[in-house]
Amino acid sequence: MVSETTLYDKLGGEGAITAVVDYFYELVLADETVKHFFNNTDMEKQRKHQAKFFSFALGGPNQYTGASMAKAHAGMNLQEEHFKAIATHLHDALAHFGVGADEINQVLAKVSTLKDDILHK
Ligand code: HEM
Repeated sequence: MVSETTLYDKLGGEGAITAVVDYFYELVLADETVKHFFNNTDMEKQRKHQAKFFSFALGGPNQYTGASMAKAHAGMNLQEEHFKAIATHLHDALAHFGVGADEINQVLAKVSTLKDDILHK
């Protein structure tokens, strides 16, 4: 049997994902261009959602039971620049934990496939 090492495994599994997500939100909430979107968000809940979501997006176990991406971002009218800002913070958070450029690019490519579902909703 051929077993494939997922990005999720390479990054170090669930513990590592949680650490990346926590650091990612520190960057997001320090960014004047996007932090206002999270004014009324329960960040504790949001961190848990995101950690599960990223586990799924990176090929780990799928424990994500949240809303669809279009539904989760409905009414925000998010633009390209917001997506770019979030993607940059994700890049920086992964780099902070020593993830290599190739892996980071794979993660960002995967996240980019969600762009149409997230923007202009
Ligand atoms: C880059 C890709 C993105 C992914 C993978 C993503 C993922 C998610 C997930 C999983 C949730 C939780 C859904 C739920 O509660 O069921 C969520 C909610 C949210 N996202 Fe995103 N998101 C992305 C981009 C963005 C961008 C660009 C913004 C704004 C700058 C944003 C702002 C928010 C906010 C404010 C909420 C919480 C809404 C609430 O308070 O209920 N997201 N997102």
